[in-house]
Amino acid sequence: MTRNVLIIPGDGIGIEVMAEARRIVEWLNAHRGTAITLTEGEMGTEVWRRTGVPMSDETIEAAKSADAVLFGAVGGDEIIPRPIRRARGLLALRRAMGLYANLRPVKAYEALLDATSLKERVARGVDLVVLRELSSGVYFGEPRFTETLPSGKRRAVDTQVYTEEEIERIARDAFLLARTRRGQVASVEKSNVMETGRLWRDVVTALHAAEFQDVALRHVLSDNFAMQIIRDPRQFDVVVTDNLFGDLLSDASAMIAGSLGMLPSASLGTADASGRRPALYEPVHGSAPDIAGKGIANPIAAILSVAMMLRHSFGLTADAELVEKAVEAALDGGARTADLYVQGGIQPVTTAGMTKAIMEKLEALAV
Ligand SMILES: NC(=O)c1ccc[n+]([C@@H]2O[C@H](COP(=O)([O-])OP(=O)(O)OC[C@H]3O[C@@H](n4cnc5c(N)ncnc54)[C@H](O)[C@@H]3O)[C@@H](O)[C@H]2O)c1
Ligand SMILES: CC(C)[C@H](C(=O)O)[C@@H](O)C(=O)O
Ligand SMILES: [Mg+2]
Repeated sequence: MTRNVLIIPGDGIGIEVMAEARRIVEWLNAHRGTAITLTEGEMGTEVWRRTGVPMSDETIEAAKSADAVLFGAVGGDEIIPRPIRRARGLLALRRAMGLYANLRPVKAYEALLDATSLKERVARGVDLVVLRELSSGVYFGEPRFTETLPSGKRRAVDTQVYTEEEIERIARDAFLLARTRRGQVASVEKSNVMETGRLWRDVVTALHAAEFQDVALRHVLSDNFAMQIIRDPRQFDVVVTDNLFGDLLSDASAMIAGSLGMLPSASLGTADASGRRPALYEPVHGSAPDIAGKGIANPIAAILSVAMMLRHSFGLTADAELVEKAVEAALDGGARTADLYVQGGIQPVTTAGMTKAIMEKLEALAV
């Protein structure tokens, strides 16, 4: 059995961290028989310069037919004309693949408690998942436009739209996920102000009453949540929220782990008749133009995204755990990229150096 994975490095540090993800996959193929075939796909600014579009039809088709996609990051692509970028960028790929459920786990590693911006006693033991709705909301709502008014001043419009079906679909995933964890869901919206927030709360409440009373449900207004996640993040298990709030709140939560370079993600769609879910795995971070080309990006978010792929797309739980344990062991052993707080006197490792430390632990743990 071969597992076909399309790897799309993208731009900036996306290229750098995907090279490390590839090394991990190759190690797993050689030592664990994971039989993953990597085919490279292109997306990003360079592709646009060369071809006039940032992502070709072939790449979209290859992504749809692959067993999973590993994605680095795109960015710096703001120079690409907006209509082309919208039609052929990352959002278009998520839409084309039907990826509505974005899992963003946040974990406080014991070894990184000096890297988090929270107090150790607040961050210690945090283990939560932000489940972000990924295919609707203000990212895709119509109308969206910028117009020039008679006054000569411009006016811009974005539209937040959610249907009951979209809310129920992501809420069901949240409750099912909670059943495999600590049985708690926090649903985050702004129902005191927004129509979509009101509908969100109604639909989540009704689904909970009808099918998931064994799961503890809390509704948290998004502004309060932004405070609570910093005050006491351990109170959360599964956090389900919309596309925009999920984007913001997961980046903020990254500092519980110690760096945006630590957060992996899985984006999943609806299972087909054979049970296969369309899936794309990517670090939560972007192309980081401020550090691109320096060889200092943290590859852990990308490597943990490989672990998520092993678990969610291929059911290779033992291999996923092996990768996660190797990451933890490398951190325990003192490996730190520059984004993680480096204690006086300790030299940070490079991107490749972090992967080397992780691969040494893989070798040691696999025997
Ligand atoms: N999924 C994606 O492809 C994705 C996600 C977020 C942002 N972006 C794009 O990336 C570009 C840059 O955006 P930004 O700077 O606001 O966000 P960013 O996530 O690229 O970087 C934010 C900050 O975190 C740091 N950082 C991020 N990842 C890191 C890593 N692995 N190791 C060490 N440090 C890391 C960066 O150096 C930067 O200081 C923009 O064009 C944006 O649209 C793409
Ligand atoms: C690059 C951008 C479109 C993207 C998003 O907002 O979804 C990114 O921030 C993310 O979190 O994956
Ligand atoms: Mg984001």
